[in-house]
Amino acid sequence: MKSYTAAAIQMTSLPDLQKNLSEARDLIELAIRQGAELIGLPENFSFMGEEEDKLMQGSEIAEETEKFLKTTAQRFQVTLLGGGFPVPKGEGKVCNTALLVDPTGQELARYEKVHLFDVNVPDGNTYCESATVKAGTDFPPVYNSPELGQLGLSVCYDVRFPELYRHLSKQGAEVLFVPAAFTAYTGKDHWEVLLKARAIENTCYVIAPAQTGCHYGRRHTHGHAMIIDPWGMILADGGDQPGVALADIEPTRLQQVRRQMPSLKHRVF
Ligand SMILES: O=C(O)CNC(=O)[C@H](CS)NC(=O)CCC(=O)C(=O)O
Repeated sequence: MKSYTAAAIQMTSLPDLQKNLSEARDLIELAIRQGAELIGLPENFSFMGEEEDKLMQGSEIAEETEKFLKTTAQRFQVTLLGGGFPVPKGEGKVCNTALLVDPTGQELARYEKVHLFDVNVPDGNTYCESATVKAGTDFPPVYNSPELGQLGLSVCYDVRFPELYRHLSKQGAEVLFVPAAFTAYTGKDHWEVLLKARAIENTCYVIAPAQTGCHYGRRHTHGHAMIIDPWGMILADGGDQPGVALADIEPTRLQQVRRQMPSLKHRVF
């Protein structure tokens, strides 16, 4: 693993596939110009809209999004994570899928979100992700990149389930991806704390691309795409506007923190 710059992209995705993909391309280009070699896009980056529309356009979204990730990674010679898009799975449902591709456009790793957000948020919004999404059944993968380190995947609501990240760190993860579309209401109190906890308890970098602002109707997301170091320090915070949070990922810092705080070695369970 070498030192390199990573980027967590922040977007306000809309119920408009082509518009979102073009916005994502612009933000990727912005990150590339600042030297990013590993770039993460948030959950729902290619489509954020009503559940029925997501289902109806499911196969188009899946096809176009996958093609976009592969051609864009190739065009900019970058490793790219698409942080959650619908892939039809039959029976009228999709899997909320994250996809990691390399600079040649090859698929490196794929993960289907296992924890579905079925929650009545106290602000009056009701979420029932399981109405349209089929839960994945497998732990997320850790992709071992000789250059970028061991990259573990997850999606959004997963961040509340520490056992998933413990699994990733047991598999050797050094960098944890948490692409998200956190609600504005839960995000203000929980987002930063949860991300810091996952970084600290696993002594891993956390790269958390995010959705921000108002997408449609009453859907408001929290923003604050961020990159956190293995000591739990915030290296970059994307605020509440679309943009890019950039930070350096340094193997020497990772090793230093793991020497200073060898908690992974002291695991009992
Ligand atoms: O809101 C939307 O339209 C898009 N959001 C999503 O697709 C997903 C599933 S509904 N959101 C989350 O998992 C939020 C988790 C969260 O906010 C928490 O854990 O507090």
